[in-house]
Amino acid sequence: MNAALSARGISKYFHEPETFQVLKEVGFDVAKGEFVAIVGKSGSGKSTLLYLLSTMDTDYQGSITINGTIVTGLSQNQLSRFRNEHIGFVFQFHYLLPEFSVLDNVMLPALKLGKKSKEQIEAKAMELLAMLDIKGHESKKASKISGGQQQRVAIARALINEPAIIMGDEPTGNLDSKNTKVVFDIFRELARERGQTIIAVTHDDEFAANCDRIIEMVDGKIMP
Ligand SMILES: Nc1ncnc2c1ncn2[C@@H]1O[C@H](COP(=O)(O)OP(=O)(O)OP(=O)(O)O)[C@@H](O)[C@H]1O
Repeated sequence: MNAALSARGISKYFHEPETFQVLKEVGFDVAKGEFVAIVGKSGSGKSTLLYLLSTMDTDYQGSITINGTIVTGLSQNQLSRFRNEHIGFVFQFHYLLPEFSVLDNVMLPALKLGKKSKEQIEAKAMELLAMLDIKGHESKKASKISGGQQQRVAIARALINEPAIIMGDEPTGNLDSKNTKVVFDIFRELARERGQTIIAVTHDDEFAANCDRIIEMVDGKIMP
């Protein structure tokens, strides 16, 4: 398999209030262009796993390879750059900068990466805003558009550096069913048409059922 992400023997412990193994030898591959849902009961370890996969938490045993790079063991500086270049994040709450314009919010990660000119970045941002049906709102403050629009802006921001992998932690958790479908369809198309890999933790059974594959977690393990 042409794996976009491989996790091998991932274990993690929390030590407060007492030592507790939250992830137990978790291992799986996700193929390039696959759209995967991670599901499981509250407390089964989904968010903890996603946090490791996204390289935000480095305190674990095992190894994670993303896009051919073994990210386990990289320094914080290396990880920060790797994330900005290869991983797009979409959370339940969008974390846009409310006082900044929609356009500035989308452009920011690309300006930070510094690989393209401001003009090129702006053109790319406008293309994404058009694709996500938010064109015409680009000059508004992020706080002045609807919740569904804000989530689409957050997706545009996640896509600006053309990440190979998009990770979502309850990406539709704050949306009504109409906007949930809009966001699902965007992910579906990104995976199918652009070969981007999507990994989303979700409590939404319908969302999960329509993904290419469901990874179910039970008590820190993946169901075979
Ligand atoms: N920082 C922490 N310190 C100690 N225990 C933690 C910490 N973070 C999470 N846990 C515990 O680890 C377990 C897994 O938590 P996690 O948030 O990964 O579950 P989840 O499956 O994402 O749950 P939910 O669906 O409710 O978001 C839970 O029992 C939780 O209480």
